[in-house]
Amino acid sequence: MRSRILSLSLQIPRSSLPLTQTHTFSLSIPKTKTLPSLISFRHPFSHSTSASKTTNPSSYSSPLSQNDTALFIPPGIEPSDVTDSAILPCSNIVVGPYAGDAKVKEVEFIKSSARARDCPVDDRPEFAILGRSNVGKSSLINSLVRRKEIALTSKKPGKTQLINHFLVNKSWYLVDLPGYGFAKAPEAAKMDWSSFTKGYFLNRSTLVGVLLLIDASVPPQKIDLDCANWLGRNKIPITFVFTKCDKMKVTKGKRPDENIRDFQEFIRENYKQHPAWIMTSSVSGVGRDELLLHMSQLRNYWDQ
Ligand SMILES: Nc1nc2c(ncn2[C@@H]2O[C@H](COP(=O)(O)OP(=O)(O)OP(=O)(O)O)[C@@H](O)[C@H]2O)c(=O)[nH]1
Ligand SMILES: [Mg+2]
Repeated sequence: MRSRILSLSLQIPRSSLPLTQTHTFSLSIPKTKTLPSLISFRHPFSHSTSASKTTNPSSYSSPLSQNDTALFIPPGIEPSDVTDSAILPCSNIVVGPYAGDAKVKEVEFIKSSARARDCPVDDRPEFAILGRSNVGKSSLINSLVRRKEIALTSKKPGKTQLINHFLVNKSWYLVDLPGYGFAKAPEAAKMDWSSFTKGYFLNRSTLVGVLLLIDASVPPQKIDLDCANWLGRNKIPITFVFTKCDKMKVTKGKRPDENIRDFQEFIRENYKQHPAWIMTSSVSGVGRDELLLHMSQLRNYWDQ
C-alpha cells in the first residue's frame, strides 16, 4: 500500500492576508476530490526546541524563535525520541528511519508534456517542483542532480512552459513545472492552471509530494499562500523549499531569514501542524543534501 506523508491539517484560510499581492492566483478549487485514498499517519506536532539554532550554518539565523519551532516528524519516530542531531540544519525536518540512500548517481531527461495526460505512464514515485515564475524551480533541479542545465533556466520569468520529467537513479522522478503568477507572460507562456491542477495534481497517483518553492529574497506573497492553501485543501503533501537564501546582501527590504520568519507566521495561522520547510540556495548548494535526504524518507515511506 502506497502512502503519502501528509504534513497538513489545514484550518480555514483567512480571507484577507496583509501580504504583498502581486498577482491573482487562478487555481480553481475542484468540487470533488479525485485523489486516491491516502493514509494519514500521525501528524507532526508542535515541539519546542533550540536545535535549529545550534545546527544552523553560521551565515543564517533561525527563521523561527526558540519557542515556536514546529518540527516535521516523519513516521517511525516518536516525538519523545527526537534528538537535536536528527533535525536537518536550516529546516524543521526530523530525519526518521525511512531516510535512506540520497545520492544522485544518474539523471535522465525523459520527456516534456503539454498536458497531464501526456505525462509518462509509470508507477515510479515523483516529486513536483512548483512555485512562482523565476523562483528557481529549474535551478533547484540542476542543483539537486548536479547538472548545469539539464533543466533550462533563465533570468526572464516564463522559461519553463511544459511539464518536464527527469528520471533519477532509474527509480524516481523530479518534475519541473511552469511557474505561476507571471501576469506579463506572452500568451504562449501562460498556462491554463485550472485544467493543469485538475489534470496533474489531482490525478497523478504517483505524486509523493510537492516541493513548493518560496523566494526567500522577497517578502511573503499572497499568491504563494493561496497556492499552499489550495494544495492543503486537496490533501497534497507540501514541503516548503525556500530558495535564494544566499542573497544575504540586501540594500532595502529584509534578509531571507527575516522573510522566511514572516512567511512562517502566515503559515502558522492557517495550519494546525507546520509542514516541512527547508532553506536552500542553488548558488551555494546550501540545503541540497538535506533536501535529498528528506525526499528519500518521503519516497521510501510512500514505496513501502
Ligand atoms: N542568487 C540566486 N539566484 C537563483 C537561485 N535559484 C535561481 N536563481 C536565479 O533565478 C533565475 C530564475 O531561475 P529559474 O531556475 O529559471 O526559475 P524558474 O522558477 O524555473 O522559472 P520559470 O521556469 O520561468 O518558472 C535565474 O536567473 C537563476 O540563476 C538561487 O538559489 N540563488
Ligand atoms: Mg523553470
